[in-house]
Amino acid sequence: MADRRSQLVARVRELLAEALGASRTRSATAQATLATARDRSVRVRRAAAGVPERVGAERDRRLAEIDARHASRLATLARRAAEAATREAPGAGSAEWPVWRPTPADRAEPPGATRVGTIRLPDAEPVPALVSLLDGGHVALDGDPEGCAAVVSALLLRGLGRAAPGSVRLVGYDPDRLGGALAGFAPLGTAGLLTFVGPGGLGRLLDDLVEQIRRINETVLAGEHASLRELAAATGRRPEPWRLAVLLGGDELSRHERGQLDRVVRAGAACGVHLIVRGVPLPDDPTVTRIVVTADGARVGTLPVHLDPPPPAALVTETCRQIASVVSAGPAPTPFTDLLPPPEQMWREDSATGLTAPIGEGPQGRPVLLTLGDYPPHALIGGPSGTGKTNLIFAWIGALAARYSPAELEFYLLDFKEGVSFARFAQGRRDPSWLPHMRLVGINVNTDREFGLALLRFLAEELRRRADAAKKHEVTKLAELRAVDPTGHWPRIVAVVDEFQMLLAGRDAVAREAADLLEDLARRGRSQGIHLVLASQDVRGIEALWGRPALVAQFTLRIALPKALRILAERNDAAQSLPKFHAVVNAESGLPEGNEVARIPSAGDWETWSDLQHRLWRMRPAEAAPARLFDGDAIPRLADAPDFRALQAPEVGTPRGPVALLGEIIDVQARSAVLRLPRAPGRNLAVLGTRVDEACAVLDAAARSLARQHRPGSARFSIACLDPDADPAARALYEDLADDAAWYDEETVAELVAETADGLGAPGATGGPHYLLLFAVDAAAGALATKAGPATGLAHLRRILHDGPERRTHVLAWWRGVARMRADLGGAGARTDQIGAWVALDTHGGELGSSLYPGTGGPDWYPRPWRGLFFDRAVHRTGQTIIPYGPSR
Ligand SMILES: Nc1ncnc2c1ncn2[C@@H]1O[C@H](COP(=O)(O)OP(=O)(O)OP(=O)(O)O)[C@@H](O)[C@H]1O
Repeated sequence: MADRRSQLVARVRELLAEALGASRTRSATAQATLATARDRSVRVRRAAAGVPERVGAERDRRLAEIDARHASRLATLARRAAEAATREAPGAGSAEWPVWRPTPADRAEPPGATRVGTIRLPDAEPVPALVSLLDGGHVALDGDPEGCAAVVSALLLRGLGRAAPGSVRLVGYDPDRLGGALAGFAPLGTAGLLTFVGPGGLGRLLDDLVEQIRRINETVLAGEHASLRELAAATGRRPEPWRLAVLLGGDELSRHERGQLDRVVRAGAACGVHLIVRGVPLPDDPTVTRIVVTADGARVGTLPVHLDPPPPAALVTETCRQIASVVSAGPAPTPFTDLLPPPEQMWREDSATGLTAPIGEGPQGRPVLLTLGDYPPHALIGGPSGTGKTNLIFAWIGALAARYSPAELEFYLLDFKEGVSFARFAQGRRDPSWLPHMRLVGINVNTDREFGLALLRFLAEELRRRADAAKKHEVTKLAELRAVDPTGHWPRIVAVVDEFQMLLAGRDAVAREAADLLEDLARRGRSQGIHLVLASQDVRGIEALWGRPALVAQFTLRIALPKALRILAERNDAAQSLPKFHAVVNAESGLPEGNEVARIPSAGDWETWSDLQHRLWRMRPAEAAPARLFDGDAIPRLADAPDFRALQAPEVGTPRGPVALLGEIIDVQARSAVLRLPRAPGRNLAVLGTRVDEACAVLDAAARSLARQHRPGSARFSIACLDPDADPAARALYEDLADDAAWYDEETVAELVAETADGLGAPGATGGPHYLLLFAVDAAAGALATKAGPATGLAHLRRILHDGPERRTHVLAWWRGVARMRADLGGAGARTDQIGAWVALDTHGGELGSSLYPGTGGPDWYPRPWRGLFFDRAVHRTGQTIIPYGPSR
């Protein structure tokens, strides 16, 4: 028992010891853990104590960085906004007053927005605050009167400065005299650009604005454009002014007035009708900008804005005065470029059925068109001197030439008035360009009606050629001919004759033939694409035509310049009230219902014209040749004459039928008058008249052209000069012909004729060619009257004239009068057969009758300087006017 008890105690002690050991171990572990934790806690606490300091520094750094970035971004954005605003409101739309000046927008360019003040941002440059007025909308002001007045005058001045003078019209309605702002604009009133409506006039003013909007919508925009701004961008034309109505207070609006105001607000901006109002309630609309002015600033819409100061009063009045003076000086002509298609569209039109081109701007800004075709086929232009006919012809030619290529259209132009302005169509010394459509330009032809006749004959021949071709293809009209002969060259031809009455003046053969040809061309040209455009400043010119009703009836297109008489129908006096640089265009033979008024652009000045001509010239086909320029004041040169250049000597022997060129024929082509000198009786030439220079020129050209056909040493040229005045010319010829020429004078001329006559031998004998060039041969009458051998010199001369040509011996002699020649030939009754050809200078037609010219009374020849009448009885039925070639050196 005791054992058991002691065993039990031992066991308990053991257990207790075990338990104590375990708890001691646990306690130690816990102690260690606690110590570690404490240690960590201390470290953590220590670490934690350093954190806020570092985080704060980082945060501050980041905040400073964000601030800096923000400020720089804001400055950039503000700068960009300011730049964008300046682009939106260029020039006068936003310039500061000290540097402000008008900068009108181009017509296709929108005028842009208008600055009223600035939006201020801290630490950034101010950004302009813009409102949209011209082509944009309306402005409704409220608040401080003075501030509102400043905004009104700034808006008006900036608007005026962005538009061409005269293209902004102001209407003021200020019954309570609220707006001193308008006072400075008073100078515009003198040019009708500012009007005031009195108290009670608001209704009428609004009615008028609504009416303008309706009219512009119907007739100007006409469904083709949504707004004037679009029309201007598309066409480059701005046919209507901007209308700015400034409405400052007044009585409450009536229902009608409110309705009209609503209409203007809704539809005005598209038609260039704008409102600036104060004290007049405007309906809400996206086009309305509201500005509220308070003592310490303003709000534009919802933005706070610092308003600009008003423009200086002196700037307002001076600008308005200048605009008024420009406008009072007359409307700026519409630019010539308005008549032209864009460059990429040039030469795209087809002329098969006709030629259509604008000539100017109608009252609604629409182009007024001129057409030449089957109907109307021909045009008559009239207007007193200085009213712009020449300019109109330039404008019309330019508008046509830009649309139709030279394969579609050719021009022939003849100017009977003095001046050279049309010469620029041909190639010149100063400007190598020419108008590729122009085939012929005749200037200074007022004394050379033959040139007009030559042109008409040429056109008549072309008409015949076309009619023949049409007949061959069994068609009647040009359009059909072109369809069946697509590879043929059938351009429409427009022949313009300025001061055409000169051609019909006089009762001579030229006038008669010209009128007959004109009538034929006018009647039959229509279907063959030959169109006549006749212009005249002289009512007598028109009356000359009136004598031929059949001719006049064909000219259904009439163009009357201001104060033109008798161009339009009798009771149609529309031309009498035309303003400067306008024309009545009428395709109904001048009947009043056909009237269309056009403002004609300025086209004739050198720069305007040459821009177009150079462009078209560069487009010319490779094979294009310049127009022939015939200048009646110019003296042609033999060396330049195509016929002279074509002459050449045969390889061997002598030419069978040598020719002498005597001068230039007045003709469409630069041709020479040719005298054939075959071995046949009568092949001699007499030059008749007292004019030394012209006589020498004719003999000189004849001799030089003959010499060109003979090889050196194969022909004899015997030059006898009996007038000292002719000496220089004759000697120059003698020297140039060198070894082929021999010189004779009064002393030796008798020997020449005696020797020549003796050498002729029998009719069949053939010597080498021998040309006797006798200058003022009548002066040798004394020397030739005496006997040289068995006969007198005169008898020898007569024998040479008679028998020489068949033996290649030809006399080319100048007699200073018909009577003197007859005396040398054997007296008044002597035959003149041996003078087969002659050139008359200052010898009147009457003297050339009886045996020198067919019929009685002689030719219609009125001598004039540097012209001759050439008649060769072997080939001519009538005389041919020639222009002697100028001195060869
Ligand atoms: N539409 C126009 N716009 C501006 N200026 C023009 C216009 N038409 C003509 N002019 C100018 O008027 C002047 C006279 O014009 P133009 O020579 O065309 O008249 P004209 O009737 O042919 O006169 P004339 O018969 O005396 O030659 C010229 O200086 C010309 O530049």
